[in-house]
Amino acid sequence: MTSNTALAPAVESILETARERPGGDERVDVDSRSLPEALERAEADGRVPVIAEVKPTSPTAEGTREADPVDLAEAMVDGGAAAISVLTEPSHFGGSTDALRRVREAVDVPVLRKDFLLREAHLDVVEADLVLVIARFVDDLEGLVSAARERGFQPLVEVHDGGELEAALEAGAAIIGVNNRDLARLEVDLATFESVAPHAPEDVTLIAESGVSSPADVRRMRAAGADALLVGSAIMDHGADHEVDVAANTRRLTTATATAETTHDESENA
Ligand SMILES: O=C(O)c1ccccc1NCC(=O)[C@H](O)[C@H](O)COP(=O)(O)O
Repeated sequence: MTSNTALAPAVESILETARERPGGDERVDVDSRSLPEALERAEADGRVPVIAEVKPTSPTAEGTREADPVDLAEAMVDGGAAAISVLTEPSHFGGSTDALRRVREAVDVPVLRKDFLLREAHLDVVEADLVLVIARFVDDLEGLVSAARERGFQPLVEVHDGGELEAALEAGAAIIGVNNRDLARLEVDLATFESVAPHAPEDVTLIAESGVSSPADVRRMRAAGADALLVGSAIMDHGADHEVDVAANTRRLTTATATAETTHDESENA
C-alpha cells in the first residue's frame, strides 16, 4: 500500500536511500524468539512490556549517541525491557546490520530490525526475530508479510491510521504497531494510538510506537489498549549533556504501573 499524501523531506530522503540499498543474495532463515511470549513474561513479572530501541540518532534527535549498541541493549534489558529494537538504517539513524547482529548475540530477548524494508531481498541481509514493515511504504504488503514469515521472521506491520490498519489486517498482520509520529511533519501525538487502537481485533498484538516519554504516557497508552510500547528517544536521551543512565531510563517506564493513582498536577513528566 503506498499513499500519495505528503511526506517530510527527511522521510523522502530515507525512502530514496532505501530504494537504492541492495538486498542480500542468499535467503535468510531464522529461528525467531517469540515477541508475544516475551511480552507475557514481562507482564507475569509485573513489568510493563517495553520494546526499548537502540537508536543512535534520527532526523528529529538533538544529537547522536556513540555508545556501543551492545552496552545499550544490555542496559535496556537490565532496566526490564521485554524486547529490543535496533535501527539498521545507516544514513539517517546511524544504524547498522552489524549492530543488530551483535545485539542479538548478546541478549536473550527478541530483537526487532527497525528499518525501511521495501522489497523481499531487503529481508535477506541479517537475522532478527522481528522485522518492521511500514504499511504506507510497501506496494505489496501481503507479499512482504508472507515473505517475512516464510523466513521465520515475525513481521511487525506499522500503521498510522484506520485505512492502514485495515490494509495490515488484510495482509494477515498479527503484530501491529501504531506510530504516533506523523510522517508528514514528524510530530508525535499520542491521540493517534487512541484513535486507531479501538478498531484493532483483540487477538492482534498491538504496539504503541513513538512519543512515549514518561510513566504517564505509558499509562495512557496502556489504558488505550497497548500490549507493548516501543520507545527510543526517551531512553536514549540524545540531547543530554550528562552521562545517560539507559537502564534507569528504561526502568522508569517498565515500572510505570497501569493503574497508578495520580492526579494531573503531579509532576509525572519529570
Ligand atoms: O524518530 C524519528 O525522528 C523518525 C523520523 C522519520 C521517520 C521515522 C522516525 N522514527 C522511527 C520510529 O518509528 C521511532 O524510532 C520509534 O517509534 C521510537 O520512537 P521514539 O520513542 O519517539 O524515539
